[in-house]
Amino acid sequence: MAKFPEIEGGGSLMLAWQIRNKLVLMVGGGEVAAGRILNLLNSDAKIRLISPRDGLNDEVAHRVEQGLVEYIDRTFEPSDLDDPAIAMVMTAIDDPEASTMIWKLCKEKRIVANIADVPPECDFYFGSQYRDGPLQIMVSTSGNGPRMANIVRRRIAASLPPNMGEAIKKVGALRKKLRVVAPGNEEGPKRMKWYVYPSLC
Ligand SMILES: C[C@@]1(CC(=O)O)c2cc3[nH]c(cc4nc(cc5[nH]c(cc(n2)[C@H]1CCC(=O)O)[C@@](C)(CC(=O)O)[C@@H]5CCC(=O)O)C(CC(=O)O)=C4CCC(=O)O)c(CCC(=O)O)c3CC(=O)O
Ligand SMILES: NC(=O)C1=CN([C@@H]2O[C@H](COP(=O)(O)OP(=O)(O)OC[C@H]3O[C@@H](n4cnc5c(N)ncnc54)[C@H](O)[C@@H]3O)[C@@H](O)[C@H]2O)C=CC1
Repeated sequence: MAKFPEIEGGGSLMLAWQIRNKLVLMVGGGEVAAGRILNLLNSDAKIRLISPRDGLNDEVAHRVEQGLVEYIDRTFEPSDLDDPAIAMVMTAIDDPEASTMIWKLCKEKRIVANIADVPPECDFYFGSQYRDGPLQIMVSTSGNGPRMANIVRRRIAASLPPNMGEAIKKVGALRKKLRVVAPGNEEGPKRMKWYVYPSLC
């Protein structure tokens, strides 16, 4: 066995992005946008949606009605990117020319962006996701086969024991309590020893 892990380039960097309370500009309000908006709301992001009202999907319209999304009823304008609070841009529009223009503007302004359907114009990809409370699993094929990602994700989800999310919530509560008892950064090793995980495997 090699002493250190073998390098296998060509992958994606898998992260759990903390987008909470940060502003995300969503351009387009169709079916794909509905999925993006759901992911963003589940991550407690602030959303500004730009899309003409007549193209809004029912789910997106419902989010707007509920006041969960700041809504601007028109097509995209370059000045929409001028707000320095914008942390991320996502487009899901049926207009490839506008998509490419938005991508180029985002790169000029160094804003991370995902242009749905155009992998070379994405700083990050979505994946097939499973959620159970604090437990999130995302399967990526790095753009090779989104439908395969869906199949793998469903298989993984089916193999999990029930109540995993609940169990993880309890571990989280326990770890919080231990941080109160031994709050210092230097007390990390002590805290680590205290954790007794139930045998799950
Ligand atoms: C690169 C990426 C960009 C991004 O992040 O936007 C991208 C790109 C493209 N998708 C295309 C097509 C389809 N995408 C889906 C579905 C999903 N696509 C998702 C992610 C991603 N798709 C990112 C890579 C993810 C990875 O690592 O694999 C999922 C996982 C998550 C999500 O979108 O939320 C979600 C499944 C969620 C779930 O079910 O769990 C279906 C199936 C369906 O609709 O049921 C089809 C039709 C069938 C087919 O073509 O396979 C096309 C071709 C368009 C064309 O040919 O015109 C491109 C462009 C290209 O590949 O060039
Ligand atoms: N996961 C992925 O990567 C997938 C990507 N797609 C692609 O995503 C794109 C969007 O798909 P859908 O949501 O199904 O389309 P859709 O037709 O349902 O929605 C498009 C939306 O964009 C809005 N729009 C169009 N031009 C605009 C502009 N200049 N400014 C603001 N809003 C604008 C429309 O009013 C509408 O709300 C398509 O290019 C599609 O091929 C589709 C399936 C999966």
